[in-house]
Amino acid sequence: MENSKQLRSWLDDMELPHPLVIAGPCSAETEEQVLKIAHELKDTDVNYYRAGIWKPRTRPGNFEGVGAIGLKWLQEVKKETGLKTATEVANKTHVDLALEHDVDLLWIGARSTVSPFIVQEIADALKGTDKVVLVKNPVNPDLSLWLGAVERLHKSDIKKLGVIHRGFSSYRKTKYRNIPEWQLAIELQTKFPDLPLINDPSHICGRRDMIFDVSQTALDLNYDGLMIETHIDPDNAWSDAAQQVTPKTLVQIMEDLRIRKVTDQEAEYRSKLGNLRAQIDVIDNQLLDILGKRMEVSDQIGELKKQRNVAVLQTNRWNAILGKMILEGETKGLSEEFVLRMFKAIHQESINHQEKIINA
Ligand SMILES: O=C(O)C(=O)C[C@]1(C(=O)O)C=C[C@@H](O)C=C1
Repeated sequence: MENSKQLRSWLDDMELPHPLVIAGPCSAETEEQVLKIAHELKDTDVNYYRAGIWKPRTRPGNFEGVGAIGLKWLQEVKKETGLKTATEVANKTHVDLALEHDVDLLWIGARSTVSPFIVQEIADALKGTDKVVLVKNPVNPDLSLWLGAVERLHKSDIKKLGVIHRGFSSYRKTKYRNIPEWQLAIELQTKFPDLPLINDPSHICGRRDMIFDVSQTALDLNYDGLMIETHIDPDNAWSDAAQQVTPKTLVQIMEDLRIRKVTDQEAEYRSKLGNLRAQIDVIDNQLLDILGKRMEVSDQIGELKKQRNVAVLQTNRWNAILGKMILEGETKGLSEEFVLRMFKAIHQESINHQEKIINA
């Protein structure tokens, strides 16, 4: 699959004055709940009304969705409010039922994206559809797997494609339910700048008080839209209660978010930016020079170790460097996370250099 302007034509054709908004409850619970939320979202920025019909839950015994009956409620939503509808599909039966009930946008969930078998089954069932199909990132931070799923759909002649970034599972406890790993979405944009990219702050955050900030970060990073779980009574929702917001809060979020332009042609902005970028170019070259020099010194240490038959990895020395650099970094406004990532990469390169020398 190649990047092409056509990838985003379904979105461009909508000519939206704001990012695409997909909102609605995590799960369809009752017909009354589904319709009530839809009516509250009717005259807002919301473009697609979402509701989970089949809910893949981490453990059995939780509410697993109302099933096909919920699709009739979505049809009613469309009839009463004019909102387009959206739901998750996880197998051929879901696809057939969703198409039968004229759901406008289907997405593949994170737990399905990890399985090429499931993705292929869904791609086959959707072959040639003119519905919008979005692929959530796989639960693990694997860009190839994510793009592989998009490619399977593309090969099935599905034209209206896009991706949803919902964050990644981690054993590590963080403030996020699913850590964003923004750099992965940036890499995806670099490879496919025209593939519509939607952020799902609800699943990244897992709690409603962080949704605004994550949404703003997404817009700062050029995302094309947001999918935000919305419920009339979030605390009593049958699934994902902590991360849903009320329709009123959603409207406020959309009002407060600052939508960024891709660029600006104004002369003074362009000239100042040009100057600063020239400085960055010089500094980037200096960084590479310095790193090259560091590796030359590391090569000399490698020679020494080879002569004395000493191991490449020296944990005491390495830990001392890390501790020192984290403190030093702090004084220069560099986060611990960044210093760690950067020095781990430098250390690995240094080890690779010495490995080559010691085993030559
Ligand atoms: O100090 C050493 O022994 C080195 O080989 C240098 C270096 C480094 O790049 O800083 C590389 C490998 C060791 O694990 C520790 C540090």
